[in-house]
Amino acid sequence: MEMGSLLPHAASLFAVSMASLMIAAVLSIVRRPWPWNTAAISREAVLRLLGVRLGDVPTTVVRDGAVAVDALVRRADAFSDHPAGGGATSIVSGGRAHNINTVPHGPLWVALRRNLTSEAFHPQEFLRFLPRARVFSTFQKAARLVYPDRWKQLLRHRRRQEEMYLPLIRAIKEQRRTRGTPSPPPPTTYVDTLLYLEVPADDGRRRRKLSDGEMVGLVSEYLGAATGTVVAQLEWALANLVRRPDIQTRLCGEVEAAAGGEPCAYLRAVVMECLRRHPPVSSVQRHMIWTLSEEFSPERFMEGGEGEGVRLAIGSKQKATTKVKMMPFGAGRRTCPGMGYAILHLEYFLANLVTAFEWRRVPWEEEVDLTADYGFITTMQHPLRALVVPLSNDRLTVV
Ligand code: HEM
Repeated sequence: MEMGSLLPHAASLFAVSMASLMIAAVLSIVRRPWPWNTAAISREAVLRLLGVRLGDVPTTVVRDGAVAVDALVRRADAFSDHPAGGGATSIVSGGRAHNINTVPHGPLWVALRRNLTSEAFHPQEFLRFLPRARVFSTFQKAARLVYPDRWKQLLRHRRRQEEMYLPLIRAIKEQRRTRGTPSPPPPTTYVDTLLYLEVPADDGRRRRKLSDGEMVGLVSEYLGAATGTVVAQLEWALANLVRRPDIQTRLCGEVEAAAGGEPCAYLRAVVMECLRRHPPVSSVQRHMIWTLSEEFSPERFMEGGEGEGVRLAIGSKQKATTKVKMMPFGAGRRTCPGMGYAILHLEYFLANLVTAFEWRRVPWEEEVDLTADYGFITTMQHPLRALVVPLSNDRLTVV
């Protein structure tokens, strides 16, 4: 597009933005909270009328598996940055604008990511709030005027993270200082690794320690990414087992028979099917290709099924193949570093839960509802309620 044709457009956008800024400013001063908080006239509707969508980031959806893999793996130089986390992230990562998930691909990302993967291996409310904080991604000052309550909520979340994690981080720091650990110490906790980590300084030449505020953000990211996703996925798996006692019986039988430690193909197939059918990170801006069937059928991942041999890890050295059908953990450089850890936990917990209990539908309730709640992590809109029967005796519990 030529500059000439852009200018009038830019000028009118500027005028609209100025107008909306003024309206927002006046409204926030004159009447708080926002006066049009009704279903009919929402602030989103008013802003849409003015042609403004705060936090809106242009999105391209790629549905073709080969194209997605080509972009993420072979053209990784162009596609290794996640969309800027913007307002929310800079608040929760101690004013430095980035956690591992949002930092642009470069030396700081390498240092933080390598530390997580090589050195270490609930805040649910905050995870649920995150999508709403996207309005602060662009025009943050304007967004703060338009959404003052949301902004306050974001600051409250950050303060709460500091209250929860800072005393623990400082206690570990103090312990290391007074007890005199060898340097570098044997890695024990993620906080330990962060205390000793040195990341590139802003000048790109020197190295620096992380600030306390940054550590609070990273610990929070770790807990959120590691527990929220796995717990959500387990709940989806159990919900499907309640609906399909045949799958549950086969799974339990396989795990019991494999008490000697043999690999459990069906257990892996159940986990894979759950990741296909209910990927917990649905909003990831590069991810799910294979959404063919609504039916929960682990058999598709067994020998002879259409999912046999489907891989989850798609490294830079592997070729794009027709077997790349789903990427619940993303792909390319920014692929989830916790994938192995997550699969291990999912299989471990699921194997134990189905051999210790039978999971049944609560007889006086409707069939388990699989409607999803697409927040930052995709959870069940109606949390699972099941009749849990210990397999060793016949006590019943509703959970
Ligand atoms: C079922 C469990 C999990 C799922 C489905 C999942 C999914 C994802 C996805 C889709 C991404 C974005 C990848 C991309 O953009 O290409 C991601 C990133 C990330 N995940 Fe996970 N994850 C899970 C568990 C975990 C665990 C257990 C940890 C920590 C131990 C973790 C830590 C992270 C981190 C730090 C990132 C950001 C990586 C980066 O930007 O370099 N995740 N995850």
